[in-house]
Amino acid sequence: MAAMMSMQVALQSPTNPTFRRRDRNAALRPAAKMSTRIHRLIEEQGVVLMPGCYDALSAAIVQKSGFSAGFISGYALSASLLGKPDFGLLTPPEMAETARFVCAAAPLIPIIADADTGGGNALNVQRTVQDLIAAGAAGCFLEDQAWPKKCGHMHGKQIIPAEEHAAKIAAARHAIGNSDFFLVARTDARATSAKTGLSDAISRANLYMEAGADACFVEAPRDDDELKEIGKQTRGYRVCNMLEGGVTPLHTPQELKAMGFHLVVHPLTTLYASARAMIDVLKELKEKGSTRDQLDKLATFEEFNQLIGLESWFELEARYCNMKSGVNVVL
Ligand SMILES: C[C@](O)(C(=O)O)[C@H](CC(=O)O)C(=O)O
Ligand SMILES: [Mg+2]
Repeated sequence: MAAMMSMQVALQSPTNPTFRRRDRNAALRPAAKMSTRIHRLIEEQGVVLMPGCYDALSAAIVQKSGFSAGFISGYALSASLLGKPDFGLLTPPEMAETARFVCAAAPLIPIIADADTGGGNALNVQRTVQDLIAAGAAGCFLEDQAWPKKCGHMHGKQIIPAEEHAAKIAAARHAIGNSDFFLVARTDARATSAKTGLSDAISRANLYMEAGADACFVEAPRDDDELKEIGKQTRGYRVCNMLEGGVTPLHTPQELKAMGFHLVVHPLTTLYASARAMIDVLKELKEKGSTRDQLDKLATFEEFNQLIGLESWFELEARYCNMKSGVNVVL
């Protein structure tokens, strides 16, 4: 709390012309947090596993596979929508539009979206959050990298001052209001220094929690000792990112729960699994000119049509679209 108060004092300083107006001081006080679908899942399950959904189809598969929540990864969307790396090229409206398709395709499970840096300053953050709420997202990650950002497991990242990001978190909290929307504050400070990076990241995570986040996410811890330290030293709910090939060792949700984590995201598993399958099958197709010897590697026509609910569309067609003279509609 002391850190948050010192942030407010600094921002309220009469020598700081940007923050002279009284209503702006009030706006920096964290708004009340609401209980959300994600809070309820954490309370019910102890730890929630969220695979990445980079489009409507992958979201439908995640829901059908029995997962209770999903995550739209900025990395995966940048790759699937733009064919580009997670390098600050994806824009917030592109994420919000995808969130609309993804949430509609998996209506039974809450989906958290990656808001990256929120698209600019605190005002951009408010628009980004409102757009994601309108799209049906159940929450977002908001990180303290400088724009243009990079994937958390790449080198060359830069971060903004902690107070600036805390103000963005407070702005996001105000934009959320009474909506069912879970706010995750992410810090990329671990990568700034081998010596002090972890303690800086932990201080930032706690500051962002005081600013109004529902959970904190220290990105890219290097080993189990760091994971445990984060679990012990940060407040509130905690997110852990399981990136295959990243700098953090891979663990099960139960192992991470024992270390103090509540939300486990597998942002790239679906993306990498589909890329692997496409690479392998296309290689064979190119070499042999046919897929007849590798049908076991493909979803079948029936299986796939079932996956996307074809039968229910035939039923709707029979009900509404087979009218000859406008009289034989079956109701
Ligand atoms: C979680 C993340 O923000 C994402 O976009 O999926 C990424 C992906 C990853 O590398 O795990 C990140 O920046 O860490
Ligand atoms: Mg991301």
